[in-house]
Amino acid sequence: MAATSRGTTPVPPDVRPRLTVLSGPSGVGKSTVVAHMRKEHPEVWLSVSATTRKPRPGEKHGVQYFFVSDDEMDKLIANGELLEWAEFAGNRYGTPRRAVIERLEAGEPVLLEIDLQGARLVRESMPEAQLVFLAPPSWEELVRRLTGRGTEAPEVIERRLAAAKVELAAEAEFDTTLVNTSVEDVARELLALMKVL
Ligand SMILES: Nc1nc2c(ncn2[C@@H]2O[C@H](COP(=O)(O)OP(=O)(O)O)[C@@H](O)[C@H]2O)c(=O)[nH]1
Ligand SMILES: Nc1ncnc2c1ncn2[C@@H]1O[C@H](COP(=O)(O)OP(=O)(O)O)[C@@H](O)[C@H]1O
Repeated sequence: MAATSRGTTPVPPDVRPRLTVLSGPSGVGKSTVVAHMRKEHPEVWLSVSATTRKPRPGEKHGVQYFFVSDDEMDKLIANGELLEWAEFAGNRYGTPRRAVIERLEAGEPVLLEIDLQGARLVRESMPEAQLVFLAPPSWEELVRRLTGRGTEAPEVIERRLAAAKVELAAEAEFDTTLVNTSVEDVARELLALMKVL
């Protein structure tokens, strides 16, 4: 059997964990849920995306994102290095292809935290992926969380809330919806969907 570039024997596709995509409006709590989940289960592999967005205080290159320039993003796209990419609220975001494929071939549970457009593209290119939608308990609570996070200027919050309306209307396209009332509960449900628990 052919070896992967990591030198391991690929796990046959029928027994690999499914690729899992987590999407949901900005501020719903995706990063919080994923961080909680990975604290207990570091074996879940989370793809680190490339973005042209500027780092928030405390964000580190290679941890939350690979922070790239517009030119670098152009090259990643032109060279086919991204599994998918999308423009969201004025910045571009994309999933590096190679690491995802390697981890899936190694049989590891792989999670992508990406926007609705990206989720649709993954569904097209990898129909076996499971799409999970993280929903807020209410619109008012979403506004409260996004505003309360305090990381965006008011006009950026407005753009993200406009995008959130579009994302919420697409919930039915997803295989599963989890409502983020309790971070612990949602993290457990996500782990179960990924067959980690
Ligand atoms: N399509 C796509 N969307 C991404 C990617 N990485 C992050 N996103 C999404 O881009 C949106 C904005 O992310 P970010 O600026 O970190 O804001 P936050 O999600 O509100 O913390 C979110 O919906 C992310 O899920 C990616 O690689 N591809
Ligand atoms: N279940 C929850 N209950 C209350 N607040 C939450 C919950 N989940 C996340 N938050 C808060 O909501 C804000 C946005 O969460 P974040 O994880 O940054 O969202 P996203 O990654 O989806 O943009 C943060 O201040 C976070 O602490």
